[in-house]
Amino acid sequence: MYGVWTVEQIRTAEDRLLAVTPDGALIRRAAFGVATHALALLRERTGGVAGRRVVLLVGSGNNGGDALWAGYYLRKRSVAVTALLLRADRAHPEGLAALRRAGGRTVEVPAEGADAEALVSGADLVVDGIVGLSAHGSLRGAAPALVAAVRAPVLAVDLPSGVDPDTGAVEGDAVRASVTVTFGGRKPVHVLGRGPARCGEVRLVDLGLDLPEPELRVLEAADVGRRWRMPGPDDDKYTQGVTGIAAGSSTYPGAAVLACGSAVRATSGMVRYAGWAADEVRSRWPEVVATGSVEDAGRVQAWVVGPGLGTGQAGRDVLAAVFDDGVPTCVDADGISLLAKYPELWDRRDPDAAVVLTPHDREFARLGEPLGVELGPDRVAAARALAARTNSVVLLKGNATVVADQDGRVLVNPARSSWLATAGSGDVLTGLVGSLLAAGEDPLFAAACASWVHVRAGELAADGAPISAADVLGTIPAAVREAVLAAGRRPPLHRPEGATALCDDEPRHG
Ligand SMILES: NC(=O)C1=CN([C@@H]2O[C@H](COP(=O)(O)OP(=O)(O)OC[C@H]3O[C@@H](n4cnc5c(N)ncnc54)[C@H](OP(=O)(O)O)[C@@H]3O)[C@@H](O)[C@H]2O)[C@@H](O)CC1
Ligand SMILES: Nc1ncnc2c1ncn2[C@@H]1O[C@H](COP(=O)(O)OP(=O)(O)O)[C@@H](O)[C@H]1O
Ligand SMILES: [K+]
Repeated sequence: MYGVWTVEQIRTAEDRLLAVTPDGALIRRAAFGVATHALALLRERTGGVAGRRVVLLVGSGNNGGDALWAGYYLRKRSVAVTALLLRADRAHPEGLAALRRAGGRTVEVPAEGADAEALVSGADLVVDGIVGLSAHGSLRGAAPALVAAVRAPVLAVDLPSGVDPDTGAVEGDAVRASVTVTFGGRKPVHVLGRGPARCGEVRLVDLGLDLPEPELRVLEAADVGRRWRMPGPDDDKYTQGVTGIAAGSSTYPGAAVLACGSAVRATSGMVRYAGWAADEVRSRWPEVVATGSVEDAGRVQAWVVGPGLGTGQAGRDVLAAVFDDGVPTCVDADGISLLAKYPELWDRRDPDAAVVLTPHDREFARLGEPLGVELGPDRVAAARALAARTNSVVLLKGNATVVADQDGRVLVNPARSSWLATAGSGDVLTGLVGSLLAAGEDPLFAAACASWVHVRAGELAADGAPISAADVLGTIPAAVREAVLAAGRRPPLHRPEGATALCDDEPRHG
């Protein structure tokens, strides 16, 4: 798990450190990190560093200062450095002097006697020091044309210019980097909105900041693996938590099949199905115990309700019956629309039973609007507000998934590809959330771990080509295995040939 700090948190910590650090030390520490990563990138892409052409795009603040100082260090390694000054009158004076001292070339934009765009397109590496933490809005002035002329990999200083530091939103022209070198701690731009797609690989340079509790957290494989419920010798099909799925209809039986399938693949316990698609579910998943109604389904430890259910009276009655059961519940898709349409359904909910809502943007708007919660560019604030307003965990879908609970805790899961944007993929996610709730997981972590496995299963299934939601079902076990192994746990019954060691959850004798 790693932390993510807001711009304000980072700035406060920087100010405290600046007050006790010699003048210019911090910016040189940051710039040295930029230069180190620039050299590695040059070596990787061109096979060397001496004589390679690096162009610095230099804006009016300390972000440009970082780039200029990095240029100074690159000159020490005989790199040919040209700085394009977008605001020559406001370029960082010490950085500028250092670069010139080391033999770097500086060109004012608009360029006199030099074609700035040609310089950019002829570079082996471009360093984006246009704007950093003080950014507001998209690129402006000469910057968009220069960025459009880039042919080489871009190393962004702190963040890709044009992307909002606190939300990752992109509203116009913005840099697309191969590598982003950031300082002190990751910021929201690195994990939210369009940020991850624009940042490329994010590398962290330690500045020695004393940071408070992070605003957001990101789960990694080992965090998921440590929490994943694995059966021990005393377990049977009931003790691991039975997942109930109330989904699908004669119009949408596929939603039921997919949600059941993901719960089957994610756990080794039992899955029960209740609804109009019992025949379809049975024929695809013979291990599911399927009945026609929630009332007849038998005991479950958690319900999934909503996918493919329809938004009419019949669907309303299913949701009411699920709430009457008083167990943790994941409400998705039509379930969310039903809550928006029949708000009195909330009264059927047992206030002590957790609810996880898993809306996409339109479902969020439908539910949030009457409650006074708007979905703006700040998706963390929106998810938090809806979670507080509904006393639920909210998993807001998207390229970066945001999970917030009623206490304000937020976990973010940035995707590294977009193959999951395929019909039925949300139904797979819902089944995963339900199975983790049934296993007794903390609802915030149930939602976030489900999202992690969903994203990883999607990556494994896609491997660079389009996938169907059913393909994602197939790679859920591989994603879980990866998480469990990353946590240093061995899946039960997995014993190397001839080994006598017992698995983690078995008692050890003598
Ligand atoms: N603090 C520290 O200890 C350390 C800080 N470090 C570094 O400092 C960076 C923050 O530097 P910073 O605060 O000087 O501002 P920075 O982001 O360079 O912006 C400068 C000016 O750009 C302008 N501008 C705004 N939007 C724009 C746009 N879309 N397109 C074009 N221009 C735009 C705006 O000017 P305005 O428009 O208001 O005239 C703004 O004032 C930080 O990201 C990190 O790299 C590291 O060295 C580590 C130590
Ligand atoms: N561009 C994207 N990149 C990565 N993941 C995405 C993207 N768009 C959607 N997803 C993910 O795909 C799933 C889609 O869910 P949903 O919209 O409910 O689809 P459906 O209703 O067809 O099942 C969510 O988990 C969401 O986070
Ligand atoms: K930048």
